[in-house]
Amino acid sequence: MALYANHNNRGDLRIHDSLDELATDLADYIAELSELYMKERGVFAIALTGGSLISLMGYKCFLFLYLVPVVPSHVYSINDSVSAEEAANEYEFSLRQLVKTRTVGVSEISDCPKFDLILLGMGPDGHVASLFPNHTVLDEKDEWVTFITDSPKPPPERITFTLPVINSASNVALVVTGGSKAEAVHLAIDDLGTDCLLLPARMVQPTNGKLVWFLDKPAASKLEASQFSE
Ligand SMILES: O=C1O[C@H](COP(=O)(O)O)[C@@H](O)[C@H](O)[C@H]1O
Repeated sequence: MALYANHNNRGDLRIHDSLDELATDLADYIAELSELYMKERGVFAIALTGGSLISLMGYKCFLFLYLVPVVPSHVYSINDSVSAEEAANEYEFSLRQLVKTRTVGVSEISDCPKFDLILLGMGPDGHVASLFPNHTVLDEKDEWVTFITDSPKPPPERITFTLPVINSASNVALVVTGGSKAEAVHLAIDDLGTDCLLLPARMVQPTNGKLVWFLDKPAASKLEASQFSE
């Protein structure tokens, strides 16, 4: 059975007994948001990162994707046949076209794209997307999509959404599983003073949006959660 809680200002927590239960809940969550935004805007703009998130979503989410009309030309993947810099420029160009046509919304307080949902994973070091701890990429305020060539985790060359884009989304879901990430989950969520404020996962704070954590029990095992309701 899942535990649901709201943890201070760090968003909603959904803690699951099994990966299967988590994947079902995630699929339902995506389906609900999709229905909502299709009604409201006639379009649902979702961005997802790589890593274990994709396999975790597995057939449950992909079954859902088969049921909704996703036109292949509306799927924007990273061009990995060019340099990271070129790929980031290309991706940002495409994103700017999508914002112009309001396929992707626009933030009320900046010119940033406002995705209906951004799905993120997290590494054991607390990185999200390709925003790594102590990396200058965390300071990027002007670009929407940028690149790095010195990733501490292979591959060294990557492109990534910047924090302003992530934090402009209407909904951000952080999907984190496994005991190797428990410490980073604790640092990203619990109240620990100023020490962990620069952890990338902790810097995910949607300005006008909602943050939801999808965790399994091992990932949540170091949380100082006092009040969870079933
Ligand atoms: O490098 C990355 O790693 C994180 C975590 O990956 P996982 O396989 O441990 O889930 C991923 O969320 C991120 O998108 C990717 O850039």
